[in-house]
Amino acid sequence: MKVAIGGDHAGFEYKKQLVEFLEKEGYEVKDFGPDSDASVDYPDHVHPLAEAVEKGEQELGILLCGSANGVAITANKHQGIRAGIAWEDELAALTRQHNNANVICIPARFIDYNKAQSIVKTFLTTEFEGGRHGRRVDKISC
Ligand SMILES: O=C(CO)[C@H](O)[C@H](O)[C@H](O)COP(=O)(O)O
Repeated sequence: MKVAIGGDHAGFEYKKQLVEFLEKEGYEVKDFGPDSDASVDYPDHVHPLAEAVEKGEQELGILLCGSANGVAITANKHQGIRAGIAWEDELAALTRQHNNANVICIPARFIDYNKAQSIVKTFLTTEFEGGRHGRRVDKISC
């Protein structure tokens, strides 16, 4: 599976560790930056990632910033993106099962790395349930 990852400086350390983890797990990872923990503007890294996921170049996306809010708000500006926020595994599972989320946004300043890794693994291995949820997801796009 092709996975995109990105965010801002507040998520950089976790992103670095997650790239190593995901590649060891056999995922093909594209890193949309940043490439250091120097302060950056998250939209500069979120928009290219969202476009790649929207085009199908990457199957799912992972975004990390301090609170997850900025990257989620930015990613969801893209019609083909359904970006959920998760700080617990169950929230990551539910946004796949019920929302068919194709991007997960993680609040790096509010959870430890092990939790972030577990959230990512849950997100990547959980399927959309369809059914009534499919009807609802179809109504999201204006
Ligand atoms: O959600 C965010 C942006 O709205 C993130 O939390 C950013 O990581 C955060 O705003 C960065 O703040 P900083 O003081 O510039 O590190």
